[in-house]
Amino acid sequence: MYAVRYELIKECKQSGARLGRLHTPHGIIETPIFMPVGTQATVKSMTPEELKEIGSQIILSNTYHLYMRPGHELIKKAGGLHEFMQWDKPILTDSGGFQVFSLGPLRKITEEGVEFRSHLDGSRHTITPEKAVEIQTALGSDIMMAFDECAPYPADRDYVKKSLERTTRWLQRCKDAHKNTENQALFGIVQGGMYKDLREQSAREITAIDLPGYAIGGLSVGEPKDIMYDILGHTVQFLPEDKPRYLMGVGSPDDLLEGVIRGVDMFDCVLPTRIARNGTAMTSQGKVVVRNATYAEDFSPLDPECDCYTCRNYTKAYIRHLIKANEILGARLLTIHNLRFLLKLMENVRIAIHEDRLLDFKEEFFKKYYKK
Ligand SMILES: Nc1cc(N)c2c(=O)[nH][nH]c(=O)c2c1
Ligand SMILES: [Zn+2]
Repeated sequence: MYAVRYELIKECKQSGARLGRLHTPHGIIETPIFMPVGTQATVKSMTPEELKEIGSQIILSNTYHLYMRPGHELIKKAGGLHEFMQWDKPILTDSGGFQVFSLGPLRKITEEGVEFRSHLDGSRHTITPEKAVEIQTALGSDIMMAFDECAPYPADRDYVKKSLERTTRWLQRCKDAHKNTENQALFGIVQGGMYKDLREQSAREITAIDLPGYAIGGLSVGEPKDIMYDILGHTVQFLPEDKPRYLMGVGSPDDLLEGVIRGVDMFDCVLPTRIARNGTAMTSQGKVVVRNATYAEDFSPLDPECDCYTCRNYTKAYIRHLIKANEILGARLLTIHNLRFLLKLMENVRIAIHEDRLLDFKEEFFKKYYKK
């Protein structure tokens, strides 16, 4: 009996999309779902109550960052991540591999794991599959991700093949080290770069290890969108239908829709919160760079079609002023809106799947958002 169980509710007649429910120790998640990213045990500037108000069902936190600061032992002493950050719904933690690999020259990969220097104080550390499981067990997330290597893009075929095979060996070590299977689910991660045959090899190897869910890693790493969609569509066909599929690091509106259409159930991305802090909003009329002078005297709501706190109370002119003045409230108001925009998009996607009109919905959305 796994800690997380996927219930397939309906398959869309127009596409490969699915409606599902993910049963977790901290509640049921309606899928397809977007997960706000809370890197350091907080979705930047948002309280748990605000996250719930905009419809967040699950959030993501980063193992590497929490291991570095404040440390997993401290969070364990606090009663685990849910208690520490006062979030009582599901949490997914990534394994830290991706962050460590993005440290570039500061890290060394061996069969054992990855040696690296802390981005905070330069101290030396080694994360192994066993360590990644130990840290995530201490954090107490509902879903923990296996320790993997996300091959860079571009990467030569031989490197990608060796890397995916090591990721498979690391997954087995994660599974062997994972004892708390009743309360925490371990998801495997499929790699294979942009090589279809290696994607098939990785998917077959990873799914041969029986787990409650599987992720597609190694995408959204700088490759052109058409390659990402092509590789994604190819990879999904080798994933089991009765388990959730999680596409890591994806979160622009077009990528979310293209991912759902190809059968993806879960997504996460820092995009909405990151561009919010830089003064850009995702709206029903497309991107609005509210920091632009155009909006200096625009006393209309950010998005007339949005139901969020920001759009119900403030004007573009006020938000622009806050951003230009580098006022914290500016980042907060745009974060509230951007997250609500994506969470509302996924609510509408679930309705469209239920009504077998997802492709029609996508066409309408693209016309308004991308003007195409
Ligand atoms: N785009 C991506 C974002 C991510 N957070 C990850 C990850 O955490 N692990 N592995 C991955 O391949 C990966 C890819
Ligand atoms: Zn809004």
